[in-house]
Amino acid sequence: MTAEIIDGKAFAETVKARVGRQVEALKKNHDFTPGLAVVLVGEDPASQVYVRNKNKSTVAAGMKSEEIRLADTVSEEEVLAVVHRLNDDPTIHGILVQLPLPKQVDEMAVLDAINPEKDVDGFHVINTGRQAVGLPAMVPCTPLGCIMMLKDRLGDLSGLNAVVVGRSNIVGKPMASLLLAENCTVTIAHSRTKDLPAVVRGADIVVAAVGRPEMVRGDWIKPGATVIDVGINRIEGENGKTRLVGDVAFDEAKAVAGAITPVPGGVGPMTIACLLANTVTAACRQAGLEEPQV
Ligand SMILES: Nc1nc(=O)c2c([nH]1)NC[C@@H]1CN(c3ccc(C(=O)N[C@@H](CCC(=O)O)C(=O)O)cc3)C=[N+]21
Repeated sequence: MTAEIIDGKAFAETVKARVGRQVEALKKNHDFTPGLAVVLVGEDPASQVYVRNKNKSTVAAGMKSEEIRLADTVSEEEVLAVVHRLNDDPTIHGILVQLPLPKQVDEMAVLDAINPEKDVDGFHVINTGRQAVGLPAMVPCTPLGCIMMLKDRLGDLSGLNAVVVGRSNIVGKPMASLLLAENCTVTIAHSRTKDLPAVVRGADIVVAAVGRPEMVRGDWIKPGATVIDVGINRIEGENGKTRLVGDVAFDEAKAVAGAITPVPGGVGPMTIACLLANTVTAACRQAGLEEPQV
């Protein structure tokens, strides 16, 4: 058996096109333009690529995009001042502070300062808590994109065994919470898990989000399972060039799984598409407008 490759890039294009139509309708019917601000601290080349992609996609969807770049020597007070300024700016409906932040800046303090209504990353504790108890919330983009791909492939997720490998605040924990809300039986596995291969073998859905290149092996996968690979790792290839791999040994897993997301072209593009969708959602909530159904 060979798995279906889930085309996250193509799926993301359809989501972005829908967001574009929604923005068009908001402009035409309400003279209203959603705005997203992305704050990037430091010069990390990978982060710069992501931020550039986010800005490009935001503009392509017809929204206002503001990019704020700060030196990696910036103080926490300066970052907080930028967040406060964006909180008070009525043309900005979404704020994303790219993580990680340099060590002199307390990430929790910065995330806590973002107005929860503008928190398009869904990282604020208010949104984490609201999502957990089933209230309307801003939902983290990567887990949201993963759920969209899973539902597209599997339909109703009720009763399926889902194993999330990784327990980060930005992916693992919110992913598990969203799967639970879809009525999955959820296991969160991590570095202290005993017999991780055996735990993963019980999964109908595997979400790998550990940040370790190709850690999840093919013989850990239950035949026919759906595998979502959140990892993006740059490793040295045989030819000396760097190449991008996920947290799953793709070729091995592909031979066993029912469906699998590739890296690149899987979860990454869906993350950006969900960021745009979240920005429209946040903007409509702030303006008291219904989200256009187009
Ligand atoms: N506050 C915050 N929110 C984030 O959502 C956030 C963040 N900080 N910090 C960094 C990570 C990383 N991230 C990615 C988004 C898209 C791709 C993406 O589009 N990847 C493409 C291409 C990757 C490439 O070529 O380098 C793909 O997988 O096909 C990757 C990574 C969002 N992050």
